[in-house]
Amino acid sequence: MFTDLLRDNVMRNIVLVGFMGTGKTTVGRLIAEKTGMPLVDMDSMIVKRAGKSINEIFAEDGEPHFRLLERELVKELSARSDQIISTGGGIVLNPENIADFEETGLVVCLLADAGSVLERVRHDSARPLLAGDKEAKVIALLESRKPLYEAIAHKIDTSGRPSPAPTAQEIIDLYESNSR
Ligand SMILES: Nc1ncnc2c1ncn2[C@@H]1O[C@H](COP(=O)(O)OP(=O)(O)O)[C@@H](O)[C@H]1O
Ligand SMILES: O=C(O)C1=C[C@@H](OP(=O)(O)O)[C@@H](O)[C@H](O)C1
Ligand SMILES: [Mg+2]
Repeated sequence: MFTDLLRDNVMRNIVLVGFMGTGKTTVGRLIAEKTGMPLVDMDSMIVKRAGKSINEIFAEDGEPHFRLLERELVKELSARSDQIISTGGGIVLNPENIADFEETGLVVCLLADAGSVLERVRHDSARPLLAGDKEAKVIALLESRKPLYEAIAHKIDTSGRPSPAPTAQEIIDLYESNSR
């Protein structure tokens, strides 16, 4: 009985993790459109609740405060099911976040090499950790976080993929095969 419950609940959310620019927000939106499941983009939710942008939260309250807001939201979201959750790239910094998400969802890590990430975030100034020398920051941060992303069981390398659609379909297929 208990194991039935566990099996029924274990893959109920789809959680996208990965470095900035790997496509979590975009792919999450596509999966939500294709499956009809509701989407929670954690950054958008944090911005909505704080009433200010990610840049403003980092500048006015600091990164540690942002990580606390993320941590609280992870606890809230991992208690619910049947949602697509697009996380922010730093969610892996706290292993408790991943452990919580693994309990009620399929966690998929999107990977991309530095060149692909740079191409995708080139014109975007909404990421405070990439302000200034974007190329140097992407290379250094990607290198330092690589082990955290590689540790996730399910990974999809999106490097060089011009469209997010095949990635979204791959994740839906994985979710369906895990729910059976
Ligand atoms: N293969 C791909 N997968 C996902 N996004 C892609 C891909 N190729 C280009 N893009 C573009 O890269 C950007 C990814 O940004 P976003 O979804 O915000 O990433 P993240 O939420 O991981 O930071 C979007 O503008 C998207 O259209
Ligand atoms: O990697 C990170 O530490 C961050 C990633 C961002 O989200 P995206 O990965 O969606 O860009 C956002 O949460 C914030 O700027 C910090
Ligand atoms: Mg995003």
